[in-house]
Amino acid sequence: MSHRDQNGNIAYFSTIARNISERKQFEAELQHQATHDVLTGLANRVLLAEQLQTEMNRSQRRNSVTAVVFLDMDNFKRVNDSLGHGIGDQLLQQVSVRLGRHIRPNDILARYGGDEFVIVASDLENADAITAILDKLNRAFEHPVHVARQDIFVSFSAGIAVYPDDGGDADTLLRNADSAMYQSKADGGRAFRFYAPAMNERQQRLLAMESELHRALVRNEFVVYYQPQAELASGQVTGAEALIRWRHPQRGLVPPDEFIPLLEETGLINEVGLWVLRRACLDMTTYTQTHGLCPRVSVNLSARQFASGELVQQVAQVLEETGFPPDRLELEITEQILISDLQASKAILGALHDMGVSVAIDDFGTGYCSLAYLKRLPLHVLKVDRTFVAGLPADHNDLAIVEAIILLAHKLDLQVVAEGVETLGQLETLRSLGCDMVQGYYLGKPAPLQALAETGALAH
Ligand SMILES: Nc1nc2c(ncn2[C@@H]2O[C@@H]3COP(=O)(O)O[C@H]4[C@@H](O)[C@H](n5cnc6c(=O)[nH]c(N)nc65)O[C@@H]4COP(=O)(O)O[C@H]3[C@H]2O)c(=O)[nH]1
Repeated sequence: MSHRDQNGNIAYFSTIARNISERKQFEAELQHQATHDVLTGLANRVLLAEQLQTEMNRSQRRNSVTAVVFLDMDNFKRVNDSLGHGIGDQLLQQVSVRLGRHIRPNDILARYGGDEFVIVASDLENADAITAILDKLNRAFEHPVHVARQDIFVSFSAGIAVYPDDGGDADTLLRNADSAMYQSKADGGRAFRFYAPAMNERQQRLLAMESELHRALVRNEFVVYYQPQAELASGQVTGAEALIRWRHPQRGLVPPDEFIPLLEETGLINEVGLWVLRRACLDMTTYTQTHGLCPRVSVNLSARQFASGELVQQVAQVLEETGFPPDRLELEITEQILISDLQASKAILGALHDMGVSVAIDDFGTGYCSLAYLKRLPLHVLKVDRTFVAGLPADHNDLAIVEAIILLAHKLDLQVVAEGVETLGQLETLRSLGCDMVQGYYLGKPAPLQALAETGALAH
């Protein structure tokens, strides 16, 4: 539209001006959308890479250090799975606000994807200065995040790579911070790790092994062995522990300690663990059909399986599929798994208990389980770690510890299974201490079900 002055001459054109400013605004919006995350409003990967490069250039001029902190929320999947994606989204929004409040004004905060955030802290005197920032972040999340009337505790696995030592370009720095984060996650989360060059080498080795393990599952190379457990009062073998083995085409029978940590690290343990559970229930159902006796079987659970959010439903499904009676199934978890998220553990154990499945604490005595935890959780069995049994009957300390564990367990209505019983002397000592069940080479080594069945060891 044209605007004229008092003399009727055209003074200016407002339409063009407005059109230009609208277009500019539109372009700015497009630019913002392309460089920011819609959910949290934080910088996205594109902007992060650009800003990181700028900070690295500045660092180079000033001879200072820039740190890239890769943060991955622990247990976010569980929140999403159990409370729904809507709440998951709200949690991410709140977490991004809290992170933003606790970084320094000139630091960069970006959402990298899913539950991953990246902080770029520049102008640091040295790499150590970053630990102060991380401590602050840790303290910031000591209090739960309140979402939809729920208090959710948030923790992170963090990996740090610093410029110039750990990489000369944005891609390399981000990749190395990511591998350090991966290491921190593999070590159990809730921690931060600085990047070490050996990590990449290790990850390549892991990658090669991961595909081998994938193939092992598809090619049916895993097998389950069974180790008998006997009741001390009756002397009868009433159950067995299922223990996985890998029948490797070249390496022969590989023990679990050599591949379970890797399965854990790669996440494959969920699939393999479920396979073991199904195999054990199927084997025992078959055994029951041929022998008319239904032994109790205990199956180890890994931390990841326990925290997957799918465990209870998977157990219910396997029991239904195989027809194995729930009261003959026992699941073994370690103390660490139990206490890493007490609230969640309580809910899972409650659901298993309602289903009729028992839960045993494995390797008892080696972790940090306190009496208070034991009292509050629906548990059924304590398995005394074999390191204590090894010293029996001569070692007075081991004797005192085992005696105390048995007393404590019985006070709490828990059964006690002693692991690693290798001699008659150990067996007799355990009997005199009132232990309920024993397991170990003295009774029998882990063996294929067939071998156990043939010896007639599994009797009810
Ligand atoms: N020295 C000695 N050792 C004895 C004796 N009696 C039994 N053992 C060994 O002690 C381990 C007992 O299993 P665990 O503590 O649950 O420890 C298990 C368990 O934590 C893990 N594992 C085995 N199978 C599975 C599985 O299916 N899933 C998961 N998540 N972990 C598994 O691997 C660990 C090692 O398993 P294995 O090599 O089969 O080792 C087994 C067994 O062979 C004894 O008298 N003396």
